[in-house]
Amino acid sequence: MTRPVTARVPAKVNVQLAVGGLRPDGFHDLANVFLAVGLHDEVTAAPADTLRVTVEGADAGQVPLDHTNLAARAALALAERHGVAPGVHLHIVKDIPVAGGMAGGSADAAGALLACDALWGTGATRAELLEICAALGSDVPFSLVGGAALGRGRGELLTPLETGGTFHWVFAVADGGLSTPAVYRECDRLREASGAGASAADVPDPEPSPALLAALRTGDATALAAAVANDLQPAALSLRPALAGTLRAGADAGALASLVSGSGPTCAFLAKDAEGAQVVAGALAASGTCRTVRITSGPVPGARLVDV
Ligand SMILES: C[C@@](CO)(OP(=O)(O)O)[C@H](O)COP(=O)(O)OP(=O)(O)OC[C@H]1O[C@@H](n2ccc(N)nc2=O)[C@H](O)[C@@H]1O
Ligand SMILES: Nc1ncnc2c1ncn2[C@@H]1O[C@H](COP(=O)(O)OP(=O)(O)O)[C@@H](O)[C@H]1O
Repeated sequence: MTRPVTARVPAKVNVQLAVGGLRPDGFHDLANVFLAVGLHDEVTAAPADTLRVTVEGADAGQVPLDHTNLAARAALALAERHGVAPGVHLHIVKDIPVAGGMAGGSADAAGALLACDALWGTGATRAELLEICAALGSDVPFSLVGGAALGRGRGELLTPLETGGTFHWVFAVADGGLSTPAVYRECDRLREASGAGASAADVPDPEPSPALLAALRTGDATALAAAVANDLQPAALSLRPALAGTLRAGADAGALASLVSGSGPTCAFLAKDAEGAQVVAGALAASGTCRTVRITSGPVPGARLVDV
């Protein structure tokens, strides 16, 4: 194909993130319940002689443009597997906060894979795409799949979940990001410091909450709010104590649940309905405890090619 191809890919929030002990390979086993939400990045793949990445959007300056960019790594992985030259200009329109615990880099990787597959006519199967995604990062398969899903292993082994309705969310975006490996390390440090230990032998196997899965299935926001949990939240708060003020501001404004999104520092607030989300967003914006406030809902579909 010689025409540019664009993929649209959603952000995620982890409604449950149960973290097991540290594995010998440096990862943690998870019970990671993902929900795709309606903040999107767009990745456009256009023919070019060499691999080049450009980024636009408010956080563009924080995104690497070299071959460490996850979208570039995805294009290289697909090209290598299919023996094609990785000539492509990847342009990312970034709306997902960078290093915010919303899987923006993973979204760009999944989008680049879909867009390059169409541009180059490599015809990769869904299973092949999922395999490349898992090699790129634990969260990347979910960016491709979207909706709601349980991630086991390090988060890459997905089982789609049924959802019975739309959940309304407010996201409070912080100034600056948090490093995912640093947050996992802090989680281990806190577990060691508490005397409980941080290895796989010390920490119970992470399991999804039956009440949470039932709340997703029935679309019951109040029940979901009672069941959300993030084992990385104490670590994110330890590294960024100011997030406690953000969580409090959303809770005081009537959010059904207030939690750190994944490794943070974005904070996620579950509202009763669209009107409730407006109220929570207004209060957060006025609170001065975050940089930007976004209102959205989920589940939404995963990475898709779009006509632009
Ligand atoms: C925490 C989560 C929750 O969904 O996402 P974010 O909130 O950062 O977006 C994920 O587990 C992040 O997944 P992802 O960002 O793809 O991580 P990866 O590139 O696979 O791994 C980066 C590093 O995070 C740590 N890591 C990641 C996944 C995992 N199950 N255990 C880990 O200990 C390891 O130190 C690893 O080297
Ligand atoms: N396409 C990309 N978009 C954003 N960050 C990227 C990308 N490629 C590589 N990165 C790097 O990955 C880090 C984590 O970014 P991101 O995926 O947005 O956050 P998180 O892992 O918290 O969801 C960033 O600090 C950045 O250096």
